Amino acid sequence: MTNHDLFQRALKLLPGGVNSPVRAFKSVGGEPFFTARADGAYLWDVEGKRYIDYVGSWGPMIVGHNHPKVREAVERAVRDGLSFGTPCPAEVVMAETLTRLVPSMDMVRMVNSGTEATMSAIRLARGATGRNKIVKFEGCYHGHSDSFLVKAGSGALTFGVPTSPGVPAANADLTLTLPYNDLQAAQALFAEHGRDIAGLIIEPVAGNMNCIPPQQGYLEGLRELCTHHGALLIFDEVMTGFRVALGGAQALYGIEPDLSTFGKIIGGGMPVGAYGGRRDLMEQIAPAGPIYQAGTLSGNPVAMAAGLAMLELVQEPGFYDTLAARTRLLTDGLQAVADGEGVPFSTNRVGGMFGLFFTHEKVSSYAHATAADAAMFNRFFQGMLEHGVFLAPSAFEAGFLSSAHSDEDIAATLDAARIAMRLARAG
Ligand SMILES: Cc1ncc(COP(=O)(O)O)c(C=O)c1O
Ligand SMILES: N[C@H](C=O)CCC(=O)O
Repeated sequence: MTNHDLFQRALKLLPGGVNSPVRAFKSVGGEPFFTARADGAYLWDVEGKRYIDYVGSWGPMIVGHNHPKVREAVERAVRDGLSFGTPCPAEVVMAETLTRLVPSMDMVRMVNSGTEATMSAIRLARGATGRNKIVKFEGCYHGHSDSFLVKAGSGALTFGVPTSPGVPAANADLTLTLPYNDLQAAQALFAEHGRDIAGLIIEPVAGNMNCIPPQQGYLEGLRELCTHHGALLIFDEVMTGFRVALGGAQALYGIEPDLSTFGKIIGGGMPVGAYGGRRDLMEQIAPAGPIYQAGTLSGNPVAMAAGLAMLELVQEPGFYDTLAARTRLLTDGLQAVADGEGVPFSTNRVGGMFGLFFTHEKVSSYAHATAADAAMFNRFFQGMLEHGVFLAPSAFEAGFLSSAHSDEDIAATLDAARIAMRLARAG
């Protein structure tokens, strides 16, 4: 069984041959490989080729793939059944863990994906404020519900459909968009529409137009604006939650949002999302209150077990310091390689998350990110892949490190980068 054979079979039955657009290699060229197994920092494809993996299942695998403690927790949970349709003890432990680690969340509701979490959070914002408009940022991605597929990042940006066909105009009109890291633009928008805005949702570190950290004072400024205008500040921490720090970006930057959304890491690799926040808001969710939201498999016992095992591992002393130091080793190393090869290149990083850009500029906005040389990125991507390093197959996705990535893995990555940078430059 080869990657090519599987992709040909998949193309006949799955749109684009994949179950999520970013997995297809459409923008970088070529065909995706099919993973047979994963362990630690590595993926192996069905042909037996090994890759050092900087995608990490798009963020969740912060302790590496197939970590024994996560796997054993899942195995133990599976023995007791796969899904109950009644409350189970692990949901309560998960809620206790999340609300302890994320102090802005007094209460939490578990769901099955990041999309469900953000979609539910804005319903709550609208229901609680009695207002209809929401604000999001160009290049930020909050899952694929209608309100968010407006100037969206991730695959929507990669494939040139930031505002998707199929989103009714009436829906899109309620979504106001802003440039990321531009506080003046936000002030002007609130001055005009403030009394109609239910909530502002932001990736506190943008990760779906590649990785762009917030500028100093930016998140604080948004917090003040929302408070002043009676709009809810929603941190979408589906990617940044437990990725940039224990407790997420809100812990790192010391900002208290009204609502937060989580996913990825808190599911340990299983399909999980969560939204939570102030008690007076969360008590408006059914059946405590009138705002409806439900899920047949929500709080699934196996998913809770995986997530809890993961959350235990990231609480080990020094976990985030070590992860951040390794990420720095990688990005500094890549910068040195690029400089040595005379390739225009810059990097961003926060905790275990990083961005690579083929430009001399330090990237701090959507405009900078989209102006970087995507063709160069594509050639670099192919060179790295050829030499056994898997980066996200798009110039508009962040990269992720895990605690399983060793100094040797990073050294091997830099060796591959020496060749790939030359390919990128060659054109
Ligand atoms: C910041 C952010 N929010 C929401 C989502 C949606 O999550 P999911 O793909 O689990 O629906 C993602 C990733 O896809 C994300 O990166
Ligand atoms: N950028 C997306 C989420 O973070 C990637 C995951 C996906 O859409 O499949």
